[in-house]
Amino acid sequence: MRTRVKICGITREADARAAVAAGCDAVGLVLHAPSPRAVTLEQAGLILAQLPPFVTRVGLFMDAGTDAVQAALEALPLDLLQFHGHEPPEACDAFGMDYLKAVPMAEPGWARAFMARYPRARGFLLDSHGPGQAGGTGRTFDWASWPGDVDRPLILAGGLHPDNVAAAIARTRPWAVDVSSGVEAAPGIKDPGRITRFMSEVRRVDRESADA
Ligand SMILES: O=C(O)c1ccccc1NCC(=O)[C@H](O)[C@H](O)COP(=O)(O)O
Repeated sequence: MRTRVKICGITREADARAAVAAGCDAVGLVLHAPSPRAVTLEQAGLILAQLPPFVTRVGLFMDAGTDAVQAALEALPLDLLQFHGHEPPEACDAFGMDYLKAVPMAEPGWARAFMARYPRARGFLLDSHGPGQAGGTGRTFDWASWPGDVDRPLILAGGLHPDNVAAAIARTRPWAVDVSSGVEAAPGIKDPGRITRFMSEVRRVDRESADA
């Protein structure tokens, strides 16, 4: 099985092109103004225009409110939403769009109960933040608290980078991994070399698993 890769926090068209060239499966745009990786709807439109077919376009929100999400959906060709805040299930379900719900893993032990509250989520992004906290921390969480097989795809996030992503995949066997800080030169500024190394590490551990 091939581990999919989402590269999040893209703020520049050239970085989107570099992520696609390196073979990522999804690009995440942070539509949460307080983030150093936030993009405007106009910037997001230009970035998304760089993406070819078969690269999933993810819009990331954090307690944005219905109007802001609706405005983004009217302005942008998003394929998938990601809700990173306190959004209740009915708020996530309200747009008739597939979505990922971020699961705060800083406090282990409650992931399964948290995910059970979102029966219509397409998948879950298990990240190192605490409840109500932003992502993009560059910090890992304890992968021993990984909940294992649940009824929907799990995406591992939080503090991944080229030198730990292989071990992270070997330990958790996620459907996908998500990375932001770990492939950056500075917040929001991706480093093409780190992106390439990250992707080759993912392919290496997948190959080794297939050969085992
Ligand atoms: O990336 C941000 O700046 C951000 C801000 C507020 C809410 C969520 C945010 N990012 C969510 C993501 O999906 C990140 O890719 C994820 O937290 C992993 O980030 P990192 O630890 O930097 O790889």
